[in-house]
This record gives sequence, structure tokens and C-alpha cells, in this order.
Amino acid sequence: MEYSNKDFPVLKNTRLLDAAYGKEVDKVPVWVMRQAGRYLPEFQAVRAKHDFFTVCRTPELACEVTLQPLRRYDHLDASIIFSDILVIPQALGMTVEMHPGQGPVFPSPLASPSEIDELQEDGAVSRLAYVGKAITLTRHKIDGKVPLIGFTGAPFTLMGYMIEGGGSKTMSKTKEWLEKYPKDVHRLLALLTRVIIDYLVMQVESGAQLLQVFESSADHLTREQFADVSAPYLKDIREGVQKKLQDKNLDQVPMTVFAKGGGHSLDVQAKMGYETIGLDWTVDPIEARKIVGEDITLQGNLDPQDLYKTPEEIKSLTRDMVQKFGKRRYIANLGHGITPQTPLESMTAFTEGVHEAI
Ligand SMILES: Cc1c2[nH]c(c1CCC(=O)O)Cc1[nH]c(c(CCC(=O)O)c1C)Cc1[nH]c(c(CCC(=O)O)c1C)Cc1[nH]c(c(C)c1CCC(=O)O)C2
Repeated sequence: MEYSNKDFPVLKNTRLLDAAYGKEVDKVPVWVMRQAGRYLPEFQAVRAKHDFFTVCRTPELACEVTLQPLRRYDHLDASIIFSDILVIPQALGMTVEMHPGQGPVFPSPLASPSEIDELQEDGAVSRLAYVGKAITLTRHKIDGKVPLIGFTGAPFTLMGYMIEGGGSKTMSKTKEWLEKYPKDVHRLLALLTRVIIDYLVMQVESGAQLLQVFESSADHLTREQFADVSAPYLKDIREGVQKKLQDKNLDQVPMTVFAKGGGHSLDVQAKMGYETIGLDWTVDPIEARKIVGEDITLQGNLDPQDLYKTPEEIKSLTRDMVQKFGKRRYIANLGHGITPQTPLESMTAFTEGVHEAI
């Protein structure tokens, strides 16, 4: 299949995009969430010199860390631009810091619904221009070796961080908002959706070849809550991006939704218009395929903890996984991000294991 290479080096490895569109592939494509991350010594070296968000905001540094896993691992079939989902709250005027060992911290989270009015929606996407610059630079530097994935956090996940002020085991404040202020919750989710759509379109204009939407906090939601505060906005994002790309005469790109813990709503996810649905490791590949049907690509879903096993065990688990998903409409990945202590050779075993399977 031909993909748009306008203004960029020609894409040589089309496995990821082929799989996303349901075309035949010679080998199952593989990439890993957080593949540019702390398990890599070369990433740690960059982080020792630069603050996390400085890396995100400096196109040369973001490009460098995006390319690091590709240099080390020959079997990777995709790259994902180095950034974070929390750059959106920053662009809306909130302060977000990355505290080593603790994760993201908002010194002043949203304390009440009236503070929604203080968010600076106007100009938010232009304040994210640095992400576009990083994407364009990286797309050139990759030189068509593999496609470049762009991404965003989904509205509910971003709202959760903005209310909790960081990661939360319970999401107690967010859940209080859902009960006490349903109208304001939907107002905020709609605001985030508008920004996300324009942000993703900007990423495509800049050179992103596939887009992934991370609904990482879906594990806090019941099926009913998912249908209320997540699914409608995820669907609006898919439709909004498609429409705006069309209006701007830009080529369409495939999109992936990854709702961690959203395995209870795969039937709902299958109706949202995404080419690919990402699965965490709690979902059985065969059951998932039955629910979503034949016309959607599945992505996932090895437990990141399995990468602490021996290379032989990793290869065997990977082979089992690939056999369950099958070669058609499948992109191999972990069921969530790779963790910081993962041995370097585990990535070799996993990515090689995928290409050797079937
Ligand atoms: C929830 C979320 C965040 N960020 C992201 C999500 C969604 C995916 C998921 O569910 O994991 C997305 C993200 N964050 C990062 C990427 C880069 C691209 C990639 O290689 O996948 C991506 C796609 C870099 C990062 N984002 C972060 C790091 C580590 C921080 C560091 O380098 O000090 C990296 C490489 C920090 C981060 N950023 C965030 C958290 C909760 C943390 C701390 C947790 C942790 O430490 O792993 C918010």
C-alpha cells in the first residue's frame, strides 16, 4: 500500500500501517509503549543533563531520545515521538513538574469547577508547536526506516491528572467531581476534546503517521462510567480528526485507542471508529477478537512484568501471545509501558520473538 511521503523520506517499513489498515504483512509489526525510557542507559544519560519537560520542549533532544531505541533494537517496526500526555494541561496554563521517583506533580490542581474558566483554551495548540517541530525533525532523521507515531492523552485521563494533581491510586477527587458536578465534568471533557482534536491534526501536519490516544485511567471506571465520561469523547476525537484532516486536504492516518483497564467495554470501543484497539494484559486475545469482530486491528498485550523473566521464557510467552492474536490485523506490544528496571536483553527477546513467531 502507498502511504503519503509528501515532503519526507519514503517510508520503507510499512508493517505497522499495513497492520492498522488490515493489509497483509510479512511479519507481525512490533513496538513498545515507553520504548524511549528509563530502562535505556542512553536515555538516563540525557535525563541526567536535562529536566524531563526540557527534553520534551527541545526538538533536538526529543528527537534524539525517540531515535535511541531504534538504534539499539533492529526489530522495532515503529517509533513514538518523545513527549508526555501532560503537555496539554501545561498548554492550558497549568504548571506540571516531573519529580524523579514520584512522577508528575501539579502544584495547583483544579480545586473547584470555577477554575475551569481559567484554563487558556485559546492558543493552546500553538503553545504545543514544539511537539510539531520535534515530530518534523524526527520524521526526517528516521529517514523512512519506520513510521513515527504521534499521541495524546484522552480527555478523562487528562482531567483526572488535572483534578488529582498527579497520579492517584483511588482517583477520589475525580470521582467526587463525577458525582457532584456532572455538568462541569462534561464541560471540561468537551474543552479537552476540542484541544486534543486540533493538537492531533497539528501532529499529522507535522509528520505523524499514526496517532494513539491513551485513556490510561480507564481502569478506574465502571462500564457505565466509561460510556458516560470516556467513550463519547474518544469517538468525537476520532471523528473530529478525520473531518479536520479532510477539510485541510491532508491524508488520513490510522488511529489507535488504548484504554487501560477498559476491557469491559471492548464492544463500545469497537464502535468508536478507530482502526486499532490497544489491549492491556488482563484481556484474552481470543475473547477480544470475538467481541471486536474482524475489521479492527488489535494491539498488545504482554504483561510488562514478563520482561523480568529469562530471554527464553520471554520468547516462549511472546510466541504464545502472537499465536493467539494471529498474523492478521495485529500489532504486537506490551499491555502497558515498559518499566524502568527492565533488562536491556528482554527487549531483544520480545521484539525478536515477535518476528520469529508464526
Ligand atoms: C499516564 C501517562 C503519562 N504519560 C504518558 C501516559 C500514558 C501512557 C501510560 O499510561 O503510561 C505517555 C507517555 N509518556 C512518555 C511517552 C514517550 C513515548 C514512549 O516512548 O512511549 C509517552 C507515550 C514519556 C515518559 N513520561 C514519563 C517518563 C519517565 C520520567 C523520567 O524520565 O523521569 C517517560 C520516559 C513520566 C510520566 N508521565 C506520566 C506519568 C504517570 C509519569 C510517571 C510514571 C513513570 O515514571 O513512569 C503521565
